[in-house]
Amino acid sequence: MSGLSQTLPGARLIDGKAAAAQVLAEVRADVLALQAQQLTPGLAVVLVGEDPASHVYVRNKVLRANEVGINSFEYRLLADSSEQEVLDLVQQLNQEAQVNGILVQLPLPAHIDENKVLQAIDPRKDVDGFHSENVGGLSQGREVLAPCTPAGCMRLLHDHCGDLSGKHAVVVGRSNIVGKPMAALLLQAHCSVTVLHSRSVNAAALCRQADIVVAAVGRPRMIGADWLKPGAVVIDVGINRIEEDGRSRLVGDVDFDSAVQVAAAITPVPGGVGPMTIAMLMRNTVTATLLQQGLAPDHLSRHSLSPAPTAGQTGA
Ligand SMILES: NC(=O)C1=CN([C@@H]2O[C@H](COP(=O)(O)OP(=O)(O)OC[C@H]3O[C@@H](n4cnc5c(N)ncnc54)[C@H](OP(=O)(O)O)[C@@H]3O)[C@@H](O)[C@H]2O)C=CC1
Ligand SMILES: Nc1nc(=O)c2c([nH]1)NC[C@@H]1CN(c3ccc(C(=O)N[C@@H](CCC(=O)O)C(=O)O)cc3)C=[N+]21
Repeated sequence: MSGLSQTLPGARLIDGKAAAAQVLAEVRADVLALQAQQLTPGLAVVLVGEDPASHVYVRNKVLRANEVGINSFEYRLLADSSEQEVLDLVQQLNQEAQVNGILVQLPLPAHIDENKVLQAIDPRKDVDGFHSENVGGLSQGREVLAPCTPAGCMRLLHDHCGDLSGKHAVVVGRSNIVGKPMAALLLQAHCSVTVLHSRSVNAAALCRQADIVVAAVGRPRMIGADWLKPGAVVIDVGINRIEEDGRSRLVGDVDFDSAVQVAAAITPVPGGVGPMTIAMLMRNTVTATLLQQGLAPDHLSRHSLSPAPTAGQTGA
C-alpha cells in the first residue's frame, strides 16, 4: 500500500511523494505497453506569460513526462499574445496526432478569456478536465477525464481510508479547478459532502463535523486544530509561499503543527497533494491516449476516468 508511513505525535503522515511515485510507476508500465503497440502518449503544455511559479510547475510537468516515457511538447507564448493566437495554437494541437493531452497553464493573462480557451480544447485531449463536456460528465457520474488535483486527493483518500461510503467530507473552497470537482468526486464515492466558501457562516463549526477535510482556500494556515474533529483525515491542497524568519517557504491552508495533534492522518506541504497532481496529469495523458484510440479505459492498469470509487484496501 502506498502513501502512508511515518508516525507523528497525533496523526499519520500521508506521503504524497511516495503515492505519486507509485502512480508514476503504474503509468510507466502503461506507457511501455502502449509503446509495444507503436503508441507513445504525447502531452502539450501551453504557458502564456512569465509567471515564475507557473514556470516551475511547467518544468516539473515536462520532467515527469519524460521520466515515464510520455513525449512532451512545451509552448511558451509572450504575456501580450492575443486571445486569437492562443486559440489558434489550441486548434493546431487539437489536430496534431502526436498530441494526446493539452494543458493550458492557469491563470491566463487578464486580457484572455479563460473559459473560451478551455472550451476550445478537444474534450478527449482535455487532461485537466476543465472543458464543460468533462465538467458536466463528472457531475452526471459519467466516465470522463477528471481534474488532476481532486483526482490525486481521491487516490490518497482511497489508499488511506479504503471505502469512503457514508463519511462526512467537508471541502473548504469552491473553485472550478479544485473545490467543485473535489465535491463531485467525493459525492461519487458516496460521501455526504459539505462545501464551505468565503460567505459560509460558522465555517469552523461546520468543519469540525467532518470525517474528511479537504482544504483548498489559498490562505496560509487558516485551518487549525480548532477546525478539526479528533480523528479527522486532512488533505491540504493549499500551496502558499510566505516569508518567515527571513526566508521564503511553502505552507498549506492547514496549520500543520496544530492540526497534526488532533487529526488521524494529514498531508504535508510540500510533499502532499502537489506531487500527486502531476502524477495524475500523466495518468490522464495515458487515459486520453486510450480514449482517442477507442481502447477501453480498463485496457491497462488503474485508469483515471471518473467515477473511480474502487472498493480499495481497507485502511486504518
Ligand atoms: N496542490 C496542487 O496541486 C494545487 C494547489 N492549489 C492551491 O490550492 C489553493 C486553492 O486554489 P484555488 O481553488 O485555485 O483557489 P481560488 O482562489 O480559486 O478559490 C479559493 C476558494 O476559497 C474560498 N475562501 C476564501 N476565503 C475563505 C474563507 N475565509 N473561508 C472559507 N472559504 C474561503 C473562496 O470562496 P469564494 O468562492 O466565496 O470566493 C474560494 O471558493 C491555493 O493555495 C492554490 O495555490 C491549486 C491548484 C492545484
Ligand atoms: N491548467 C492548470 N492545471 C493545473 O493543474 C494547475 C494550473 N493550471 N495552474 C496552477 C495550479 C497549481 N498546480 C500545482 C501542481 C503541482 C505542485 C507541486 O508539485 N508542488 C510541490 C512543491 C513545488 C515547489 O517547491 O514549488 C509540492 O507540493 O510538494 C503545485 C501546484 C497545478 N495547477
